[in-house]
Amino acid sequence: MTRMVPDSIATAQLSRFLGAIFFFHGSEYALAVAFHGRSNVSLGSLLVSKEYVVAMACSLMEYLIEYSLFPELKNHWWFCNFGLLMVLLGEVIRKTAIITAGRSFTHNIRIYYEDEHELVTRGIYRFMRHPSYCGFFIWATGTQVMLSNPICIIAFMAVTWKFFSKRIPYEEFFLKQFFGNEYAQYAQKVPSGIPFLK
Ligand SMILES: C[S@@+](CC[C@H](N)C(=O)[O-])C[C@H]1O[C@@H](n2cnc3c(N)ncnc32)[C@H](O)[C@@H]1O
Repeated sequence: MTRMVPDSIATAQLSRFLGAIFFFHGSEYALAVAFHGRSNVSLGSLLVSKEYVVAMACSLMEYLIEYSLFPELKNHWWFCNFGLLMVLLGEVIRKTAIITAGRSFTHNIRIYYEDEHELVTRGIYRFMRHPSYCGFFIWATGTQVMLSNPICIIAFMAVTWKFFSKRIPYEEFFLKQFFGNEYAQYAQKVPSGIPFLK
C-alpha cells in the first residue's frame, strides 16, 4: 500500500525552503549594508539573478510534480533534516567568511584595487581560499536535499560547480594583480574550498 504524504508535510517542507531563501538573501543584503553603508549597496546585493529565479522555479516545479506523482519520495524526514543541516552549515560558513573579510568582501568582483582592500588570510580563510563560495555550494545543494529533489540535487551541484570553476580563476587573476606574490603563495598553500577545484 502506498503511504500518502499528508499536506502538512509538504507545507512544512516548503516553509523551510522559503524560510531558507528569505533568510539567505535578507542577511546577504543586511551584511553588505553593515559593512559598506546603505548608499554603497545596490539591490544587486540581494543576489537574485534571472538564472537564479529560473533555477529555484524549476526546483519548486520538480517538488510539486514528484509530490503529486510519487508522494512517498518526499516522506524521508531524515533526508530532509540532513538537507536542513546542510543549509545551516552553508550559511555559517558563508556568513563567517563575509564577517571575516569585512570591507574586503564585495558581492561584485573588484577589478580595480581600492585602498580599503586588504588580503585576508586569517580565520576561515586559513583553511580555504573561497569559503563564501564553499558555503553557497553547500547551501544551494542543501535546499534541494531538503526538498528531496533528486534531479535538482544533481543539477544544482553541477551548475554551481561550473559557475565557480569560471569565477574563481577570474577573481584570482585580479587578486594576483593586487597582492602579487603574497596571493600566489597563499593560493599554493590553501585549497579553494570547492571539490575538485585547486
Ligand atoms: C564575492 S567575494 C568572494 C570572496 C571569496 N572568493 C570567498 O569565497 O570567500 C568577491 C570579492 O572578494 C575579494 N576577495 C576574494 N578573496 C579575498 C581574500 N583572500 N582577501 C581579500 N579579498 C578577497 C575579491 O577581490 C572580490 O572582490
